[in-house]
Amino acid sequence: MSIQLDSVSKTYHLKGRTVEALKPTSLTVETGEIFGLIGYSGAGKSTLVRLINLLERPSEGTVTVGNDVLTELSPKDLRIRRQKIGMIFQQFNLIESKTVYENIEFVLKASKYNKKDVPARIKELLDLVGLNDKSNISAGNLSGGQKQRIGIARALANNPDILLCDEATSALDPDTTKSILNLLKSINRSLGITMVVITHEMEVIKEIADRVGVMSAGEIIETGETYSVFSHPKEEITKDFVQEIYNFEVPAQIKETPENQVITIQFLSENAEENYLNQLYRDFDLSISILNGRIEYIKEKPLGFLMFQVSGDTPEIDRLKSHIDNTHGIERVGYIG
Ligand SMILES: Nc1ncnc2c1ncn2[C@@H]1O[C@H](COP(=O)(O)OP(=O)(O)OP(=O)(O)O)[C@@H](O)[C@H]1O
Repeated sequence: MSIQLDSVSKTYHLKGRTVEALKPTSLTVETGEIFGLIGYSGAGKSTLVRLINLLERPSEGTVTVGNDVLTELSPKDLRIRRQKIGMIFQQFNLIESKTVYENIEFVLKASKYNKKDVPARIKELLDLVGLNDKSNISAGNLSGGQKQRIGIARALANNPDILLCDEATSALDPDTTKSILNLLKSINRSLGITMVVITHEMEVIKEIADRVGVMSAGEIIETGETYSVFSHPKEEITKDFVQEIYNFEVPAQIKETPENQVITIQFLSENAEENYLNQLYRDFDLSISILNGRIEYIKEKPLGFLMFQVSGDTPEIDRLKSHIDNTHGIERVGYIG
């Protein structure tokens, strides 16, 4: 189901001052899409995601999910509609003293799920998140990754058509993060659930998001297909996020001069670097030494960066640069390093 925000904004009024947490924002998330929202702390991500299910009411604008204009529903209708919008949180929001079974049962009871179908539904959900052997264990005794699996099972209990994920992996180690993201991806594929994933980590975006929006100071400043935002970031903040992933720095010992330059290039296809470098060694009368290189898979599509130092005559370096600029699938980038 699609999500549509039309000129939605949120202003908080605190003692004597106002905070514009979200400036007027319009956004459409398509049915079945995983939309990632990234931004630094305070950018307005949580505010935006909480406006989608009206956990926060917008100061202005309308929120539409499928054919329902949520901002126009009565409190009762909204309560019912919300059962079809699942949400998972950084801190899992489980009742720690209750068992896994009871935690899921709680959600089903609250939505008045047919009583006799509850045990089968809980089994189905535990199978889906891979924890059917943990039914009688207290939630407090689970690992972080297991807790989030139960958080996901709870969020899916009422067959939602939308799942909102608020920093869902931020409390988890990298391996557990990967396994939770894989679970979310497979749920997205198998159930066709539309997802909005908010995070401050580009690692999460690159694994899971079909499209990404970059937030800063209460605005979405850049959006696009995840691969194209990674390969051609426009805004400085977006470039910083990409740089964070590749983590390249020019070594302090290198003093750049016209005869000694550092060049960073990106490859838009797989395994191209080795051949390309051989070609550069062969065709240019320059000394070339590699400083850093890395390939990342952005939504399973490779994007490689290579940083190298070239030394020699300036005209020859210029010839090399123009050769790079005329090679398909390879680009010089200025913001890495
Ligand atoms: N209930 C509230 N009352 C007043 N100000 C708020 C409230 N909630 C959020 N804000 C303010 O709105 C701005 C955006 O906050 P928000 O939590 O949406 O950002 P965020 O990008 O999710 O950051 P974080 O990852 O740190 O939660 C911040 O300046 C924050 O202080």
